[in-house]
Amino acid sequence: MTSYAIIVAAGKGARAKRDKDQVPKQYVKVGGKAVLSWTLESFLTSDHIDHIQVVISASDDDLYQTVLHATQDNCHLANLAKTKLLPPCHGGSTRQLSVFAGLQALKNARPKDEPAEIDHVHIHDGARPFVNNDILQRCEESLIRNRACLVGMPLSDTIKRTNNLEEIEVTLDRTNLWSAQTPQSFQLPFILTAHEKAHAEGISDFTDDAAVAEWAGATVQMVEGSRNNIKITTQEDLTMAEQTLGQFSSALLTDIRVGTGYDVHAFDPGNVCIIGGVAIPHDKKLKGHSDADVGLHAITDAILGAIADGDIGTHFPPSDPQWKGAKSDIFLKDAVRRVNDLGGKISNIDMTIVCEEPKIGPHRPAIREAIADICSISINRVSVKATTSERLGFTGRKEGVAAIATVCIRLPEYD
Ligand SMILES: Nc1ccn([C@@H]2O[C@H](COP(=O)(O)OP(=O)(O)OP(=O)(O)O)[C@@H](O)[C@H]2O)c(=O)n1
Ligand SMILES: C[C@](O)(CO)[C@H](O)COP(=O)(O)O
Repeated sequence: MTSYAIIVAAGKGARAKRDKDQVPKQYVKVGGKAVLSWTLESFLTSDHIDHIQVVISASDDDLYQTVLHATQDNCHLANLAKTKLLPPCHGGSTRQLSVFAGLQALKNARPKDEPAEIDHVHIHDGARPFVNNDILQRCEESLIRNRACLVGMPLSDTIKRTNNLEEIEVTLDRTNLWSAQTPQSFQLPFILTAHEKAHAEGISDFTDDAAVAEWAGATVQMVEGSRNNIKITTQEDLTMAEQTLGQFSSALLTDIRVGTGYDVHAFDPGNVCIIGGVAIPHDKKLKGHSDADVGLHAITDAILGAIADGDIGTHFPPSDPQWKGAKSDIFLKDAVRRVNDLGGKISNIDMTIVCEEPKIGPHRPAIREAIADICSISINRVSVKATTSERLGFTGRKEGVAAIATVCIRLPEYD
């Protein structure tokens, strides 16, 4: 089964424009990044999405390139984009026509020899930057039982209907009333056929895909969304998004922290050493409870040190059998998550590996890339150095490998 996403971003954003020269809302920067970049990032990093089709306006090709460039700044996102992101396609004059264009592009892009029946598609507004992996997971779970679902929220305000003079005609019963959000998720062949049928009949003004599915006769299941999953529609929404996402803006990260980490692992008979996330062929291995990646352990401890949150053993006790043979990127990712939870960012990592063997130099680019990828930072923020200890001490006697790391982290000023 392959899960596709279509992100529609071909609208003009007229209701959000302050003046006619302002870029469409999906390209307005909030919290230092375009609205569409935040949306795209949620889909790139979601483990529920395999491929992403973005639908843009033909007049926004250059603006979309700036979104792609921003993705390239982050090694982790750049790698995800390489495997997940399909070339963009051009949308139409209504949202429905843009989704139709996205579905046609997917139809052409997906492998013809694989059955489409089992594929899923999540259709999402580029202008909804607060979507997250939990919401996508709920959609995926719903598609196990349903061919069509959409996220939404039960209405919580009292609902009035007015006449054209904005005078109340009636107070409606809000029981069973929901506001529709996106993603709206479907078994791919079903929604493809439904959109093709609507298109063939000249209908182009359904405001969402659930309406297309209802029109085609499907039962559409409601899935719980989130009050935060708003669509940026007006200037006020952009201001609110800036307030929420702006807290991640680097300008506010003025609390500079530094941490150091040090680790040692001894050699055992073997044929590969894992160092800095890279498997280095050698006639020995490093001995340890996990994969004994001395480099990632030193960096993990440096990060935990900078945020004063214990050390690797506090969070992953070597006495716990579940970490036996574990890949050390789990530990490092957890430390990075702790930084993110504090609203912080890693500025740079500098690691030195001390050993007579194996030779680190040839593997240095791969190690830098692996660390940047695990930490979701640009490779030019990662330095890896190596030295021997001039045949002195345990590293000099080729008994093992040591690593020392220094990390600088910026946190929001909070005390
Ligand atoms: N022809 C269109 C119209 C809308 N959309 C996308 O559909 C989503 C939701 O639409 P909406 O909020 O109505 O966006 P706009 O049409 O851009 O807004 P407005 O009506 O204010 O111009 C947005 O991500 C928008 O870019 C699209 O891809 N193609
Ligand atoms: C699809 C949608 O986001 C569901 O709420 C919405 O209908 C699209 O935006 P529009 O303002 O209705 O065009």
